[in-house]
Amino acid sequence: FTVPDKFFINCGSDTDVTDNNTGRIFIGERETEMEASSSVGFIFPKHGSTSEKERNHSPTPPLYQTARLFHAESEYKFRIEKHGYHLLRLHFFAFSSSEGNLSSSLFNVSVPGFFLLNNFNPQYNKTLIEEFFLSINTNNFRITFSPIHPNPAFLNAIELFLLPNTFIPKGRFYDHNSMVFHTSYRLNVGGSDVNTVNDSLWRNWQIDDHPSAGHKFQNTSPIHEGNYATLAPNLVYQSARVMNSSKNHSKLSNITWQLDVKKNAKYLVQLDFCHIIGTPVLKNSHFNLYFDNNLSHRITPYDHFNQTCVPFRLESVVDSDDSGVFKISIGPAQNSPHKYAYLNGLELMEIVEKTSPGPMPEVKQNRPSHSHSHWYWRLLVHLKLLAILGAVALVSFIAVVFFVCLKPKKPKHDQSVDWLPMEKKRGGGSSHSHSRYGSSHGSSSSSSSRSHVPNLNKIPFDELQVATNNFDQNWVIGMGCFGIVYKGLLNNGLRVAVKRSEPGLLQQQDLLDLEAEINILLRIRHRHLVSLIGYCDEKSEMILVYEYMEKGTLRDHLYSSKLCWIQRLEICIGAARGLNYLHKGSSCRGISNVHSHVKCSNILLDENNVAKFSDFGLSRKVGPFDENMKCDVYSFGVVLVEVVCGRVAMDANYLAAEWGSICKKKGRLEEIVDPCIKCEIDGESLRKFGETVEKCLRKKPFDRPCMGDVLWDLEYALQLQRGAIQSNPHSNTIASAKTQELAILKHDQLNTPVNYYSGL
Ligand SMILES: Nc1ncnc2c1ncn2[C@@H]1O[C@H](COP(=O)(O)OP(=O)(O)OP(=O)(O)O)[C@@H](O)[C@H]1O
Repeated sequence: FTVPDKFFINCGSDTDVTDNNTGRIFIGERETEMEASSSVGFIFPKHGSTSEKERNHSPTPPLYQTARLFHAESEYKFRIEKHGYHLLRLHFFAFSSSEGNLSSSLFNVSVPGFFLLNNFNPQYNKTLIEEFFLSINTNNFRITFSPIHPNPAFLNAIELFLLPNTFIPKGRFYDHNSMVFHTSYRLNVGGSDVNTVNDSLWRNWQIDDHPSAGHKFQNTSPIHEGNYATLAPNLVYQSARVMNSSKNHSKLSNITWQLDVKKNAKYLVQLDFCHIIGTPVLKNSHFNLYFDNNLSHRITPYDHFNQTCVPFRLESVVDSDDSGVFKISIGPAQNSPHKYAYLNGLELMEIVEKTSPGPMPEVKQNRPSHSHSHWYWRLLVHLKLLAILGAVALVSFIAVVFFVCLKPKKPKHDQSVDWLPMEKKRGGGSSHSHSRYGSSHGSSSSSSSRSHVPNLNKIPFDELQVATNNFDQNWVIGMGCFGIVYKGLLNNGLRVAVKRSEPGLLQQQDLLDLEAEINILLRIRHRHLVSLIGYCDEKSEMILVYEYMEKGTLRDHLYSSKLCWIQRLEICIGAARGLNYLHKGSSCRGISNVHSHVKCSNILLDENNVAKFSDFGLSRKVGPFDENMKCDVYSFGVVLVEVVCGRVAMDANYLAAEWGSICKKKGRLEEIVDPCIKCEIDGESLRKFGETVEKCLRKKPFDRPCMGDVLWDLEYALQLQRGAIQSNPHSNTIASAKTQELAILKHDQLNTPVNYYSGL
């Protein structure tokens, strides 16, 4: 076959068949073009046994009127011009003729390294298209058909073609080269069937007919591409299933899709979202995603794109249990200001892992089929299963021993509480004074016992009203789960950020998060952690007052202003210091803290670009060896990737991570560096930085460094950059650093409300 990287084959026939829907031509198998190894097959029915006219009038599509039969283990061989990620589709239609009935066939299909179909037995008169996504890194690609005695294997058509790079799954937990993805479900959620005509990769998207709740939603507005290629057809993004709306929030129920799956198998879940539901994309509005009833992800559309009709995708690897059913649900998040949930597309792929160790069963050309190949196959499968079970047992044993020996005792919630929940304090019960709220940057008592908790300054509501120009909408600087954040200027001239919760918005969980945040901030003060200055709980209000971070979040800067490499390094170092202090700073008392929400929107910059961590709502005390610290390190690695690329990853939890590790491994780090700093960045400094990223993103938490080491590495990367500037003072580096500084100033001026200091 000569067409490079694109094969459409009409098996068992020497005539070409045109697919009337898509216009593709499935080329007939001409014996002269067949590789010797595949010529053992037989055409069924035999040539000339059916006239062209008869074929055209048959209700069976021409592609399925012929099949190639394999009485012995046989191969199709393809000459691949371009290595890469391919899509393979095998078409089966079991028909009967005077020569036999194909539905009695039982066979296996494999490609080098992978068993694709095992004991496969297509049903009579039913079209079965088995689809596989796989990497081909060889010039000779083979597909092997192994019939199981006594009936022949068969095949009606093959599609094999190279996929665009955007289709390579980007998950951090798997390597697409060592696995094949076998499509189980592809649903156009809330829409109608989308067939091969409307899909650039000739995929079929089926309707999701049996979800537990929700209603269909259509919107024909144009779909924007965002900053990556669209992965599903627009028709998929233009329909969704959305949560039924109800004024009574407690009545909102999750939407659940229940899918039949193989027991105890691994699956790749790919979910497509596109905000078409008629409301704007609001910052911090989010909803929940559950796998098998367990909360798996918080979906925050704003974090992907802040405008409507821009699709984004989430990928995750899951394990099915022994129920044979896998449930995917979406539902409202308790602490989201707006209650909603939607889904546009759902794909579930079974992960076929590489058979290891050693080569595939040897394929012998023209060998008559007998039970030997079947026996060999089964033996291999059993050996593989035994190996996997052994490994799982060993790992579980080690994990149990590890946990029993090393896991620090988690303090019971009420034992660790050194600050009363806000609710209990309401009604003027607080005895705190507000006289010294400007001085809270100083050190505080380090005791964790309740009696030694330093007083938190209570600020009168009236003063906060004045400070924020009566909670002026123009003074709003952000919105989070807790509520709206305003700029403010206190009586004593201190600039502050005022977080005001919407009355009635806070749920019990929010109060617990709040308590955790205050707990941490009262015990720990550090130059690189945003300080809590005071609070107000008058008139059923719940307001927290923080030191004001003039330049907003690091996230905003990655998008809209351009920091030079030295500034980026200094910011990373500052943030690393804050996190290191959190992890280790109070460990002299045997207590560490994890942040648990490390991301670039939780790193704030003050007027001098000093970076400080904020948002301690999910933080908690842990033992000095707690593994969760290494989760913080991983998330910090994601932040580092975002900083060097100059953009926020679509899904910080895997995309940036994957880029970072892949690019570093292949020495292609330069390619993903933000173009704005490419010319100024010193190669050695970048290499050190890349090395640090790679360490932070290591799969096993144990292999990741502690924050102290990360800090050291970043400081070294900064030294290397500074050294490069000193040795070449007239390089681009300095010029561009100055330009970048100007850019930041300009950005801040634009962001400052005109009347901010005027009347105060
Ligand atoms: N101390 C501060 N100084 C300046 N701006 C701030 C400060 N704290 C918060 N902000 C701004 O307000 C926004 C919302 O902050 P907040 O901490 O309430 O929520 P978040 O951390 O962004 O989201 P979530 O609460 O969902 O984690 C931030 O993105 C930031 O732009």
